[in-house]
Amino acid sequence: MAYQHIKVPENGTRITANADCSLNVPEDPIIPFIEGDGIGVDITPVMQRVVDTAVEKAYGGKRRIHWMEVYAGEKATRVYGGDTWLPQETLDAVRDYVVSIKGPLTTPVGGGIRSLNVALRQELDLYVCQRPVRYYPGTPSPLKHPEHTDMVIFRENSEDIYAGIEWAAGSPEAKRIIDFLLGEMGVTKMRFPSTSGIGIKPVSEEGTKRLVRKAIHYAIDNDRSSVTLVHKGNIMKFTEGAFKNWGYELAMQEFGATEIDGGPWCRMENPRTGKEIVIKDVIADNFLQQILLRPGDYSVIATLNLNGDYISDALAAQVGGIGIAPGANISDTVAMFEATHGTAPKYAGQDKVNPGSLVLSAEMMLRHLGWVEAADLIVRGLSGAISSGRVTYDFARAVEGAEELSCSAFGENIVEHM
Ligand SMILES: NC(=O)C1=CN([C@@H]2O[C@H](COP(=O)(O)OP(=O)(O)OC[C@H]3O[C@@H](n4cnc5c(N)ncnc54)[C@H](OP(=O)(O)O)[C@@H]3O)[C@@H](O)[C@H]2O)C=CC1
Ligand SMILES: O=C(O)CCC(=O)C(=O)O
Ligand SMILES: [Mg+2]
Repeated sequence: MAYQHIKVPENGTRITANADCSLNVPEDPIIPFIEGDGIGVDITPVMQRVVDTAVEKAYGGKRRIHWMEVYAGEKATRVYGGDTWLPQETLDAVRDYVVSIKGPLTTPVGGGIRSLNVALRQELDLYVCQRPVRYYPGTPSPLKHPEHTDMVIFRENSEDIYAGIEWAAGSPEAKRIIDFLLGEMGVTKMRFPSTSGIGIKPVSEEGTKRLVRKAIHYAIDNDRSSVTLVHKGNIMKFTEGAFKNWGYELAMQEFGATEIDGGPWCRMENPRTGKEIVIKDVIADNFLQQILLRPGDYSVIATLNLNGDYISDALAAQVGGIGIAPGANISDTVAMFEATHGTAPKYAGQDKVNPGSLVLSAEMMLRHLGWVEAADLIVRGLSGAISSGRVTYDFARAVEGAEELSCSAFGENIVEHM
């Protein structure tokens, strides 16, 4: 594969995917990475150092990752020039090399630039955003029992209002749509039509079912007790409400779930363990209060794109903050791992922030490759580093007696505790 600016490592082998979506992972995989904007420059090298050490320690040189830098965001404009924020060859490489990891990318509020993160997910059809949320002892939390929070969010990543199909107030496009709605669709409830911006919220049966299917498979494979469909279907009946209905339909049609007490909640048997998995739903605002008061009632969460975005940060905060919140964007074959947080621009280049989110995203990546021993070492290293009380500013400011470390020093602390 010839690229314009991407340098393929001389050594190393490509990961490939089979027709059944399983992966062929060599001992020396080439893994593309995007450094990321803002704090990307701080956390990405720390993540690589931690991963390389864990792999070396786990496999004694038999396995090794060959990192391949690919470009997006501000760095892409420097490397490719002009207005090239997301080069085509970055998309090609991420697709061709199957498994990759990225730092955060800036999306200016307003203005013409659409989210590069959303663009990557849409272009590669990475339709699942999987974000596990669990407690590490020693982490500062506003909850009395943060250890009761143990959830895995499955956020639909390709549809919903987050897809960015919208037109600015006063634009000819917005006017045209508004004229159509008022003139031909019988809409009478638009309060201020002449000054309204317009956004479209597409939610499909296919999009819903492929997401909920992944969530139920996860619950089966990981011995989870429930899958909760979180939605705002009481208000948005044909999008959020349909998501709920299609989710239940899928559970019954594909997994043999049966209604509990006349429904809509239902139960199914986990084919691996014989245990019960409950499929239930909850309205999103109620969910946001219940996760604080009764987090133990929830396990696997399936939800739409925007709800999933809000829920991810809220749940991250209750187990110590966005500094240790990992994630993965997954299609049936391609997977791109990334932290839940953004570029935190005020800290960029200061070697200050917590690298934990990206390190734990890499931990998910290693598990995805089947390199569980290296993944386990990262969990051990991070748990030990947090418990040591020598932590980055975000934890140090909330834990009495803690010593504040830089981003890179905290990375070394993780390595020391592996
Ligand atoms: N997937 C992606 O690439 C994402 C990109 N973004 C983009 O990032 C930019 C900034 O977004 P913003 O809303 O400020 O959200 P951010 O997540 O970037 O930052 C918000 C706050 O979270 C805390 N935080 C974030 N990362 C860390 C870390 N590694 N360690 C410790 N604390 C951290 C900081 O809190 P404190 O101030 O309390 O120290 C920070 O001010 C925007 O352009 C946005 O669009 C946003 C989310 C995801
Ligand atoms: O793309 C962005 O700017 C924000 C993305 C985001 O907040 C997320 O994926 O959680
Ligand atoms: Mg977000």
